[in-house]
Amino acid sequence: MKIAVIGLGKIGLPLAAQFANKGHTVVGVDIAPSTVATINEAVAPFPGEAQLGEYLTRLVPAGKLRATTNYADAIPEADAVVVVVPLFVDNDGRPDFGWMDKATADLAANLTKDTLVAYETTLPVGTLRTRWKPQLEHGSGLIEGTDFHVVFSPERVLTGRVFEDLRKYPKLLGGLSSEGAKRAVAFYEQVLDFDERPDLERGNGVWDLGSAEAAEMAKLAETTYRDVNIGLANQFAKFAETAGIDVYQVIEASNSQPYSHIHRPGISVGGHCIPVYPRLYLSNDPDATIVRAAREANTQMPAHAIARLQVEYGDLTGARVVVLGAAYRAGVKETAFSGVFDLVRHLGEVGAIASVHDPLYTQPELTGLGLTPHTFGESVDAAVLHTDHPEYRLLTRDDLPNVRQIIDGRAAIAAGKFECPVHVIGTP
Ligand SMILES: NC(=O)C1=CN([C@@H]2O[C@H](COP(=O)(O)OP(=O)(O)OC[C@H]3O[C@@H](n4cnc5c(N)ncnc54)[C@H](O)[C@@H]3O)[C@@H](O)[C@H]2O)C=CC1
Ligand SMILES: CC(=O)N[C@H]1[C@@H](OP(=O)(O)OP(=O)(O)OC[C@H]2O[C@@H](n3ccc(=O)[nH]c3=O)[C@H](O)[C@@H]2O)O[C@H](C(=O)O)[C@@H](O)[C@@H]1O
Repeated sequence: MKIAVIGLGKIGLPLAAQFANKGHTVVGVDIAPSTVATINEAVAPFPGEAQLGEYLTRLVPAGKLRATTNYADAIPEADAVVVVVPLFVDNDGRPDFGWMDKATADLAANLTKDTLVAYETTLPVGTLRTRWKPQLEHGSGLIEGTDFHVVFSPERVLTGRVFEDLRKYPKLLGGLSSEGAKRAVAFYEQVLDFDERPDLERGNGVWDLGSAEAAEMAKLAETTYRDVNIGLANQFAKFAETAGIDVYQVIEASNSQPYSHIHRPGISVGGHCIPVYPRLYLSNDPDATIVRAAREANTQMPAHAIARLQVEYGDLTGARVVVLGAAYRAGVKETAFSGVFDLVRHLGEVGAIASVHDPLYTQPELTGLGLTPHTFGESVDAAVLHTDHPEYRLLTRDDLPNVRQIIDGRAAIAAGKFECPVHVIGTP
């Protein structure tokens, strides 16, 4: 089969490699010439995805996988096209379809009869039917459901372990027509492998949810659930602090029966997924107060952490405070919606001098993000742990000389390593 993948980012490129590894001929399309050139040299343009380098060094020279900036060089020949270009929200929380509309227009201009188009980018319910189907038909002069087929199939993997997650989770999809869905089931069955999942009544494999809308909502539901669950954990964490209780002990105890799955509280909820998708859901269902409240609870955590530091430290005017971790979660080099920016802003508002350390970023990279880099060994007055990078478990007092107070936002600092107090968010 000939497959095109539009958008060769942290999701699209591993997907393209997966399809090529299954023996198909894959052409990836990306608007970034440097990304395309790097891939064609069989090198991964970003770090952190286990196995990707090995796949590229094998599949690119074998002619199974190549990249291009030119849609006309990839789309007309393809039997199936997978689109995984990001969709954003603007400052008012409204979906920003700009990149996806552009990709859809360029796809439409090159679309040929009998192609299956699968959108994998997370989007508001109804987007496929009301927005991209008309755009594709208008741009191609073809009719969906007769000349070509469109489905939605959300991508659910975690970056860093894409190949593993692709095997682990059912591939959800929904079509605009039953014929489109049938073709998409056949497509995904040819390009993916699935682990046995005896825990799933329906079994692991490709799941047709019956409509594009159901598949669109399934992705928003699972990620909004995560945000709401973390919001609840954060609410419990703040109460536990005032009530003199360790929330981690409480959560471990509550989760010891099978009906409780309380997530971990923390200092921020970042990344371009979990803080964003509840807002896409709210664009469909603006009266969802529970979703809105959780978003608010999570957004307030950086301010809560700095308020706690103020209580423990006293006046922060002129204090040198290092934020440990720029990345939005451990082990990823990604700062989309990272809590680091709010932490630095709040520290500035109370007069502190903030700097940032992250083992995954060079100093010029941190500067490029508008952050002041910090070097271990330099004297500091206080520290705020934002990201639970494994490296921080090994922190010692020599790394942070003269530190007087530490706020640990992820319960990540090993006890007893510091002479100064370490205050874990969610504990007294
Ligand atoms: N990153 C994640 O953790 C996950 C992301 N997803 C979904 O995947 C989508 C993409 O995410 P990533 O791959 O992480 O994004 P990314 O930012 O790593 O990559 C996006 C790529 O799309 C390219 N691009 C932009 N406009 C284009 C166009 N018009 N034509 C062709 N290429 C274009 C960019 O140059 C870039 O290489 C997300 O919006 C989300 O819906 C799903 C699961 C996890
Ligand atoms: C594990 C999982 O389901 N992840 C989905 C998620 O991945 P992402 O990279 O956003 O990481 P993740 O959710 O772990 O953390 C987000 C933030 O919450 C904070 N976080 C997290 C867990 C917790 O218990 N507490 C907490 O504060 C944490 O510190 C971060 O700041 O979104 C992807 C997506 O839809 O595109 C899905 O495909 C993935 O399957």
